[in-house]
Amino acid sequence: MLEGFLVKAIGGFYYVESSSHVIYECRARGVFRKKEVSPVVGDHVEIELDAQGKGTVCTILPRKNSILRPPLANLDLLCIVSSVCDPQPNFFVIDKFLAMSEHKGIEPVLLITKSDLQSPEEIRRIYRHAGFRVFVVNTMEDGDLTEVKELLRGKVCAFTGNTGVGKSSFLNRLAPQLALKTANISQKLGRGRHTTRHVELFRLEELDCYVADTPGFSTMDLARYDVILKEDLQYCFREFAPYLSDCRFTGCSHTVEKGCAVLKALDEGKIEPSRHESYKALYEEAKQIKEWEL
Ligand SMILES: Nc1nc2c(ncn2[C@@H]2O[C@H](COP(=O)(O)OP(=O)(O)OP(=O)(O)O)[C@@H](O)[C@H]2O)c(=O)[nH]1
Ligand SMILES: [Zn+2]
Repeated sequence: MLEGFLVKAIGGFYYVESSSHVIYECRARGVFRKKEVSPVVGDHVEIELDAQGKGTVCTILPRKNSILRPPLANLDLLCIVSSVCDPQPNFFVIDKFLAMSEHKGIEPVLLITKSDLQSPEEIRRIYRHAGFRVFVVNTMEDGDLTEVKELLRGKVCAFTGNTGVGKSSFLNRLAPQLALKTANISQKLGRGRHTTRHVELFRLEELDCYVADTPGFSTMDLARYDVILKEDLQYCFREFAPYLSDCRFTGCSHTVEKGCAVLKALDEGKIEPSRHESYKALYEEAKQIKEWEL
């Protein structure tokens, strides 16, 4: 029995890396299918090796967190990527990912790209004010590249963001050896995009970290992401925390109530209007979820 880290899953094969960075190709034991759990990338697993060196995943060790789309486990950091423009930042999408991260107990940070095209000041101000770490980069100059590298050191991290924001371009910059296909290249090759993507964690030796470039999503996909109950949503907006116990009514939804301390903080400029807008929209979404759908 050997313990390892699942770094890649493709077509029913699992690639498990040992502590000495040897990678074993494995199948999963049938019992997982019956139990409706299957190993996902990021899992710490135990494998058994046969005489030919082929492995079988026997045990999935307890996960500290997991996300569904793409399937990944044990993330230390979710790096939410947005460009200043082209495409325009979608605050609702960013806030939804931030909320999901908080809900799952994964530390979120914001990475702003394409700062060569437009000033990142406003978006940086909003998210710093809301209590997040914000990093700015572009492909022309370093920006906060060094800071991002330090942040990644020793961690397992996923990058997520709307299609075209520049995730692959940034990851290529971070680790040229990864040579992920950027839009330009795949167009040149005339390949359809999003066709051959699989889930994989890339090890960056220099930083002793693992990164996953998750396929770009369109806002349409978002509705199918993990759901947050409306009662839990308030705890997924970190800047609301100082006010939650001061609302006049217990069970306050922080959307319309008189005597709501969150709304008061919003009026006083302590909470960003766009953040509260996203909260209200997510609250409405959460209200639509019926118990039986969970
Ligand atoms: N001006 C400018 N263009 C950039 C920057 N970063 C990326 N781009 C361009 O934006 C386009 C999309 O970049 P990608 O890196 O493929 O974006 P992605 O987020 O990986 O997209 P998906 O693979 O669809 O998720 C490409 O044409 C890049 O050349 C930047 O900092 N500045
Ligand atoms: Zn309230």
